[in-house]
Amino acid sequence: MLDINVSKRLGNFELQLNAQIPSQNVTALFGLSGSGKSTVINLISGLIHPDQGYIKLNDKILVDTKKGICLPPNKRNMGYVFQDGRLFPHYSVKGNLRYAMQSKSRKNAVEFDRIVQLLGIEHLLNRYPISLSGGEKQRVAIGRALLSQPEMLLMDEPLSALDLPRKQELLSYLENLAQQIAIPILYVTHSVDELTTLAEQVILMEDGKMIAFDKVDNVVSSSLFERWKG
Ligand SMILES: Nc1ncnc2c1ncn2[C@@H]1O[C@H](COP(=O)(O)OP(=O)(O)OP(=O)(O)O)[C@@H](O)[C@H]1O
Repeated sequence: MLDINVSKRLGNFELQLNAQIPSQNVTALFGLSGSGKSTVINLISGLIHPDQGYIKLNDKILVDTKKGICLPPNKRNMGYVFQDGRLFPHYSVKGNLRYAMQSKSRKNAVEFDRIVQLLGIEHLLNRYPISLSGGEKQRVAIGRALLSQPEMLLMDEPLSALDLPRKQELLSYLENLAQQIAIPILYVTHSVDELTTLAEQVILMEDGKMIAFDKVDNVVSSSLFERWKG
């Protein structure tokens, strides 16, 4: 579980968030542009620091302003997937995946094979990123994030650069993935379709505040969601 209780001022914008993100299922971060979703991701990953508060991942304190603790991003053990795959162009798919594996787990062929199979990328291992479709690149990027053995997965609009058929294809991989791994997954999206297909619960943001944190069905059927209904 990720336990976050922070405040952060950026110019005129003030973010306040108090939430517990479970280790099962996908938690979506949803809200209008400028509501603070990227700020939340940046606070959790350690790219920015809260003015006040704490973030704990399971038993580990990532940040605690009162205790003067603030782990750098590389000590937080987070896996990221961004809009664009951001693969290393000069490495093959296999090279990209192996790069992510810590030296102690390099010999862990079972884990490598399991994730490659889960994401359906066996046939791509010897190819280079330039020859992959957008959906294939994203599957490799997800595989790379998972092979770093993260304690949490941050996914920032991972499907937004894809066309509809590729989105649908990757959504089914992600659904499968969410059932197979037991770490908190925080998933930023603007898509109601992705929200209802993938996420179990949703944090609804507005002007830097969490205005709802509940099961997706409850939030989608509430009056707070009116503006997203056609
Ligand atoms: N360094 C900064 N200085 C001043 N304001 C900032 C800074 N960083 C972010 N903001 C403001 O904070 C607000 C929230 O931004 P944020 O990127 O978190 O929103 P978002 O919900 O992720 O938006 P989008 O969906 O468009 O990506 C915005 O109004 C933004 O302009």
